[in-house]
Amino acid sequence: MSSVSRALRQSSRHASRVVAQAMPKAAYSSLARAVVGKAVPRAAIQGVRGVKTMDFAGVKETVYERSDWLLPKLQEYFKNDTLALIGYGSQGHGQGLNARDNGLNVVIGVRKDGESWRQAVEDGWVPGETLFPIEEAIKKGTIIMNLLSDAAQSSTWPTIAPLITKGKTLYFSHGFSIVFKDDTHVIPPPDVDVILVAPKGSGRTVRTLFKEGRGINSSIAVWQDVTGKAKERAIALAVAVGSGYMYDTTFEKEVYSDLYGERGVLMGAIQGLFRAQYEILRRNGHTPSEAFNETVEEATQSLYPLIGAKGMDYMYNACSTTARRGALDWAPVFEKANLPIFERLYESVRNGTETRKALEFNGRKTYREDLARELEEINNQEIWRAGHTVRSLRPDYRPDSE
Ligand SMILES: NC(=O)C1=CN([C@@H]2O[C@H](COP(=O)(O)OP(=O)(O)OC[C@H]3O[C@@H](n4cnc5c(N)ncnc54)[C@H](OP(=O)(O)O)[C@@H]3O)[C@@H](O)[C@H]2O)C=CC1
Ligand SMILES: CC[C@](O)(C(C)=O)C(=O)O
Ligand SMILES: [Mg+2]
Ligand SMILES: [Mg+2]
Repeated sequence: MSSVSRALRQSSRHASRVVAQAMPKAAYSSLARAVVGKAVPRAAIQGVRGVKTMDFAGVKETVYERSDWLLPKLQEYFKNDTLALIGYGSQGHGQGLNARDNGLNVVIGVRKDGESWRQAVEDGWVPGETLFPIEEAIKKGTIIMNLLSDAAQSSTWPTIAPLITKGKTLYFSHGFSIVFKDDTHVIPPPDVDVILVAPKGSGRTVRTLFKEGRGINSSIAVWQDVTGKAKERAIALAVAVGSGYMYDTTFEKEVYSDLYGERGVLMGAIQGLFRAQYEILRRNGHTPSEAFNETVEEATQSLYPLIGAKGMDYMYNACSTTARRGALDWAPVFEKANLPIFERLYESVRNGTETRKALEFNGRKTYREDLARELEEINNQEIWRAGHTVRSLRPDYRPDSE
């Protein structure tokens, strides 16, 4: 046995990190296949040194990391488990493929012959082997990962609840169904562990970061711990589906912050702000390309990545002193104007208004078409039509990519 394969077999953290980083991809894959017996993505065994308690702006928090769960340990831990992943939207796709690439036993459960069924087949899940109707998949699973839409988690609950039998683990990626139980009527049986792994990013990013050898940040929580192992299972599952670092939360805190954030700066607020800024530029005679470049293109292509990379002050310092002066003056104006809106939004989340709207809208049989119609309206707004043309001039633009 070569020293490299000995190092990999021993699963020494340092050695496997060095192996993963030093070897050409093809050589690494075939070595890993030979040693572990399955395809082992390089991503799965890379890691950084252990971090447990960290100081976040003066508050000590615990962080769990992937490097404590190198692939052989992960595979050993789940060797007697079948992950039944129910639902194949954005998260089902990302989490399912990552867990499969990590060499775990995964089956997918979705409505037969629906859109998700078609997408799962396209991703290589095999009907009758790894792809089943929902109830069948749940029967096969020891870990039931409920990744149906939040509305469908509620409407299907009466059918699937009796199948979640003693000893199984019930997993969610959102606190929604459990926390808003008065509206969703999702009340888990008392004899199963109930855990949460909520990736803090789109399922598409869960997948791309994994393939790049990185991992998404995820929040983890325990609702019900029957075995005494619920937390450990949550951490291991978070790693299995492609998380890099895991942060403690509760089901309540996760669902409140998540519904708030996506309606706020992550999606709703930014869409509203972009549109308002663009509109005033247009009213003042600026061309569509100028209004788009000054609102969206510069934000997403130049300035926001700087904030992401090194923080707000770094972005400021990369801009002119003129810009810095003006933005410093206007930031508090926007903050003050928006604070009451964010207060109203948080309350609408907390009191369940947002939940009830989501359940009603996404519970419709026509939910896909209804959402698609509204998104098409956005796509047809002048700002986004202008954006399409601006993007088409990028050197890496491909006509089939939009
Ligand atoms: N999207 C994301 O990136 C994130 C999502 N989450 C959470 O993960 C979970 C899954 O979200 P996401 O991946 O976005 O999925 P979606 O919300 O897009 O839900 C899609 C899945 O739900 C199924 N579905 C919808 N209605 C029904 C129904 N009536 N009966 C049976 N199946 C139905 C769809 O199947 P079909 O094709 O047959 O309609 C599809 O498989 C949610 O709890 C969400 O809040 C957490 C973090 C990020
Ligand atoms: C920001 C939207 C999100 O909460 C997410 C990708 O994290 C979602 O529900 O999809
Ligand atoms: Mg969300
Ligand atoms: Mg989210």
